[in-house]
Amino acid sequence: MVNVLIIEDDATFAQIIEGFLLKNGFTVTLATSLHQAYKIVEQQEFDLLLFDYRLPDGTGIDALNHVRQKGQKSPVIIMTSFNDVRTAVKSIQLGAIDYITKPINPDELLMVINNSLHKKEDTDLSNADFIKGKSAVADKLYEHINLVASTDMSVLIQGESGTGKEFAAKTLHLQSKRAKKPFIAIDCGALSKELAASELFGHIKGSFTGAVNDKKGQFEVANGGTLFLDEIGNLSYEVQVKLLRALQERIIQPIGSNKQTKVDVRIVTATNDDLTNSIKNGDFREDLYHRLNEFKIQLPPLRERGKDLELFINHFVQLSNTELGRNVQEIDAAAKDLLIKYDWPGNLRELKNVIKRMVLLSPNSIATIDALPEEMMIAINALPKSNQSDLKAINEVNEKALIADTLLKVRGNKSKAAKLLNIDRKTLYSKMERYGIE
Ligand SMILES: Nc1ncnc2c1ncn2[C@@H]1O[C@H](COP(=O)(O)OP(=O)(O)OP(=O)(O)O)[C@@H](O)[C@H]1O
Repeated sequence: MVNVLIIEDDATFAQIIEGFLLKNGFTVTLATSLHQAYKIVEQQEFDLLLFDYRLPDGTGIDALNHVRQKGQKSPVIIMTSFNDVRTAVKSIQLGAIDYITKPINPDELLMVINNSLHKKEDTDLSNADFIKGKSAVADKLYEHINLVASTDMSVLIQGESGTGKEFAAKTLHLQSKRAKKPFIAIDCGALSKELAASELFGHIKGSFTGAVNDKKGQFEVANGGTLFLDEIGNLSYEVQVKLLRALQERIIQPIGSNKQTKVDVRIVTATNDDLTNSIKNGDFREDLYHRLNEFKIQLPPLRERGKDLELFINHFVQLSNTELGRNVQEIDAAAKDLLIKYDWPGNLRELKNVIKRMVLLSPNSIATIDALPEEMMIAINALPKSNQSDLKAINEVNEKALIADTLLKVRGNKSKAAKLLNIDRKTLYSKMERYGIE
């Protein structure tokens, strides 16, 4: 039976979720504060952790850090209000598996929980669930992946959370001469300092408390193939030193062992952060950075992928139809407009979640705006205010909204829209492509 820990300070809401999960065959433990939860996790392991973001004595992210430091690797889901969605996105960088926005729809919660519990298997599947996109940025991206795949260069993939860095890494592996050997992905954000070295390089029995058996490190497991290290910026300084040595000498030494093992592994890393800042602050070694960054691939945020947004929407609708046994064939104009205007801070991951929720809530063949989180509309209206000091961002948001509204007004007649907007048609086309407006 799946054992879930919920930290939620709203007692009524906590009991509602508890009741719902019990009814669906889960075992549930409730805590109303971090303090209480920390005592519980000292004594018990859970298969799944469901944390509210705002708690009386801290945040769900504090709880996430705490359990990771304790070496618990179980999936963590953060529950948050839509206003905190950017923070929730951050929690994914820190090792949460997913987030869900309040008000919580019980079926959606069940879906997110089941996905989280089965995520490992999902990511091991082939790339059939993925599409590349057709925008100019997508073309450039895959051209770069193609070029570098056949080499043995270390590749650093940079991009906001949820832009598809792991998918890009896997594509690179599948196009390389290592394709038939393992592709091992490690989320460095989910590893405590202590566990990271043992996870990467292995350990021998008794080398530290908790090392009850010998353990092979992922470097050895990935031998001949590709090791993908996600959220590389989270590795501690000591592990960075060990990693640099492994890369330079192609030799690893498990913790507590004198034996050195030769390994042949291609390293692909990913980060959301600008590592040059971490280097300046002394948190990331510059020599390691250069060693990892023999070739950089930049993944564009979804809001800059132009027409790809619609391709991804259709793709995720079809995937969700299959997964949830639904038959959504159309998205009505208002819902589509909202999907296109929203700025997707959580990128493809957020889009995939929102579409899945939309499909879940749409029993008919047409999905309407009611199936989208109400807060998306609020977020759109609040966008310029939330970026009040970023003039460029404010201008872009206003420009996108104005173009979309004008096109709506003139029923898509681009000559008329260009005239009203006082720009030429070519400029209008390039702006539409940039903002993903059809
Ligand atoms: N090209 C794609 N086609 C379809 N789905 C995609 C594509 N790229 C990413 N996704 C989906 O988007 C989600 C996020 O992708 P992924 O985990 O690769 O992003 P990421 O940039 O590595 O995220 P993070 O920064 O949080 O590690 C996943 O659910 C994945 O299935």
